[in-house]
Amino acid sequence: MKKHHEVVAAIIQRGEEILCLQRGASKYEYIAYKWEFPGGKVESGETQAQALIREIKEELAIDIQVDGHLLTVEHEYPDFIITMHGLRCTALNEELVLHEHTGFKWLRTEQLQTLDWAAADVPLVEKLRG
Ligand SMILES: Nc1nc2c([nH]c(=O)n2[C@@H]2O[C@H](COP(=O)(O)OP(=O)(O)OP(=O)(O)O)[C@@H](O)[C@H]2O)c(=O)[nH]1
Repeated sequence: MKKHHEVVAAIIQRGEEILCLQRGASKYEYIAYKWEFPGGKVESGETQAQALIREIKEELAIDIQVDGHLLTVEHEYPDFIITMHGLRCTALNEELVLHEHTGFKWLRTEQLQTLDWAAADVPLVEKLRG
């Protein structure tokens, strides 16, 4: 049976732009170097918002405020399944530091489809494009 993970992802908007992050190498080639929203797995006992605040602090060294729910996506990858909650957020600090990703871009919603997104993120990107 495939493992099933509950994941939270932050759609951080600053003005007209949204923060996009590029993953590094991975043992799974289908997620390596793909673009995603920052976040990670929800640990037991955590709310979605608590998990997201923790993950964003670990990954980007910034504090965020969680503003609301955008979309929940269920996606089956070849080796595991994720249920990913996309949450709209605001950054409370200006300067971010990349602790886990290889790159970042701030893009307007109409520019999002220029990136090579992880497959699970495509419905989120489509919803953001409206
Ligand atoms: N954070 C994040 N993960 C995503 C997105 N899209 C997507 O398919 N995923 C997948 O969801 C899983 C999230 O796990 P993660 O590795 O980021 O989380 P974590 O830091 O808690 O994991 P770890 O402690 O096992 O390393 C990964 O398999 C990742 O590829 C996304 O937009 N954001």
